[in-house]
Amino acid sequence: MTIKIGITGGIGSGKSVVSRLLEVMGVPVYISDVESKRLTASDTQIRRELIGLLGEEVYAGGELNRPLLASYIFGNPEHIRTVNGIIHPRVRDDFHRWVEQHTVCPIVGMESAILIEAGFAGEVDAVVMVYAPEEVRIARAMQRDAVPRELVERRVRSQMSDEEKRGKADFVIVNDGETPLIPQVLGVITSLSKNIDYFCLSENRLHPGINK
Ligand SMILES: CC(C)(COP(=O)(O)OP(=O)(O)OC[C@H]1O[C@@H](n2cnc3c(N)ncnc32)[C@H](O)[C@@H]1O)[C@@H](O)C(=O)NCCC(=O)NCCS
Ligand SMILES: Nc1ncnc2c1ncn2[C@@H]1O[C@H](COP(=O)(O)OP(=O)(O)OP(=O)(O)O)[C@@H](O)[C@H]1O
Repeated sequence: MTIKIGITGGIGSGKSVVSRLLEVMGVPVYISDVESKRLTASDTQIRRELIGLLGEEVYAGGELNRPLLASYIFGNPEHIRTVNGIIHPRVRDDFHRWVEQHTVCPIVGMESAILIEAGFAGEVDAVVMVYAPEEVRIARAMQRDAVPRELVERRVRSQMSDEEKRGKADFVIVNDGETPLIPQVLGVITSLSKNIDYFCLSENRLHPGINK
């Protein structure tokens, strides 16, 4: 049986860094942000429903009009729920398909900033929260995306607070820039994989010679 872990935490907490470490340690991770963007660009049902909601402009030039969608959802909880209701069921289905393709892996992950808000916590066996103080998260996101504080704060406010998320997590990884990360990530894997060999065999190791 494959153990599914959810990796969550607010904007700028360091989920991508933790997911990268998990992957290096042999745990493949489904990155919801990346996959939801792929689906939003390619899935005809999402396209149809977003156009129904926001007009043709939301796919101006064939591409998702990200600023338009962002200004529609961030700052309005009702709008965010509507858009999530269009995109997230497709992400859930896609994640299930992805898990089916990774049944050889004892542990897989799903990374999402809004794992709990989106109801994805029910899709996983354990929730790992990446925690950093809000001020640190805001500073990181401003620097990473070269955006003003106000924009980051609006997104922070559109997500469940990390204090609330903490209470719903099975594991908390502190990524405050001081506490070492690698031992904490290893600790989670060790705790989950007490009786299993957690490494996901790569294609080459599964089918030696296939690429030769
Ligand atoms: C709204 C969009 C167009 C904004 O794009 P933009 O390039 O400006 O920002 P980016 O995608 O880098 O998002 C920055 C951060 O905003 C937060 N965020 C994104 N979508 C959401 C959401 N629906 N609810 C709360 N926070 C969100 C995340 O922390 C994310 O990392 C884009 O995020 C999107 O298509 N979101 C809908 C898909 C989704 O729900 N993704 C979240 C993971 S399932
Ligand atoms: N421990 C750390 N020390 C220094 N910089 C860090 C640390 N952790 C993360 N960062 C940096 O902070 C930024 C945010 O981290 P990351 O992209 O992993 O966050 P995230 O939780 O995935 O954010 P988002 O929800 O916005 O996608 C990145 O530029 C990353 O390199």
